[in-house]
Amino acid sequence: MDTQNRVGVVVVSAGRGSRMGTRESKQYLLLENKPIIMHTLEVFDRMPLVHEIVLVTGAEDVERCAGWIAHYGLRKVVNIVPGGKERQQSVYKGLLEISTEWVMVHDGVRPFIEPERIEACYQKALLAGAAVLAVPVKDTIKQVSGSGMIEATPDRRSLWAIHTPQAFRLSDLLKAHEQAEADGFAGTDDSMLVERMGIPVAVVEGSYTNIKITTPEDLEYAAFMLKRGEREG
Ligand SMILES: Nc1ccn([C@@H]2O[C@H](COP(=O)(O)OP(=O)(O)OP(=O)(O)O)[C@@H](O)[C@H]2O)c(=O)n1
Ligand SMILES: C[C@](O)(CO)[C@H](O)COP(=O)(O)O
Repeated sequence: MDTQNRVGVVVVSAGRGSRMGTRESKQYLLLENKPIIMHTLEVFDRMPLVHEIVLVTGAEDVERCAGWIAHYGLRKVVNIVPGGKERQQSVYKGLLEISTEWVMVHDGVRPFIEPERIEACYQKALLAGAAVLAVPVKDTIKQVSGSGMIEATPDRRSLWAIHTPQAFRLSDLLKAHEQAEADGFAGTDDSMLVERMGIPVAVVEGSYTNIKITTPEDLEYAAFMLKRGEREG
């Protein structure tokens, strides 16, 4: 596969993990004796599709991440950059270091992403212009007012929970981030920024196991998933 057909990846890992409630930021907690962020990076590092990885961390974590990357023998992390106050700013800082035409953005705390799903998301982006992984929601979703009353029940058949990775043409995503910043718009994912530029984004069905480790019960599930992987592995 030549360099032109390969993709750059921004892995964001500069959050505080406040919902996890641990002293250590959640992305550095150990699973099977290895920091969660290293589990995530390894998946991308091993894929021939991936040309380069930019890791975005807290400024105080750059050095220890560099140490782990060397320790675990990762070869594709070309830069480790300090992130911003919000996820959106962290992604933008990572994007500035990417050299490929296409880029994928992934949460450092989604270590169970499967290579086949990454590949499918990227291939769809090449065809459609942009693509995100997602799963159909399983629960009935209600829109609820500030006073706790149900206002609406959207048709579940059209509702998807959006995951990462998300794949874009680098120039589109940079423009979308710069426009959002200029407009003071804060999105909770990257596709929101691209959608508001009028760029269509395709949805690719992902896997329910691609959880974002967010709260303490997610850690128990993650430990179970790793054990299961070992047994099947
Ligand atoms: N300023 C930020 C905030 C978040 N992230 C990253 O974005 C991903 C998804 O965010 P989330 O799960 O919300 O992480 P936190 O912001 O750390 O969690 P919390 O909201 O509970 O503090 C994580 O990999 C996180 O490290 C980031 O790089 N920079
Ligand atoms: C990007 C994301 O993971 C898609 O589900 C999610 O929106 C991140 O949100 P968070 O509030 O930063 O966890």
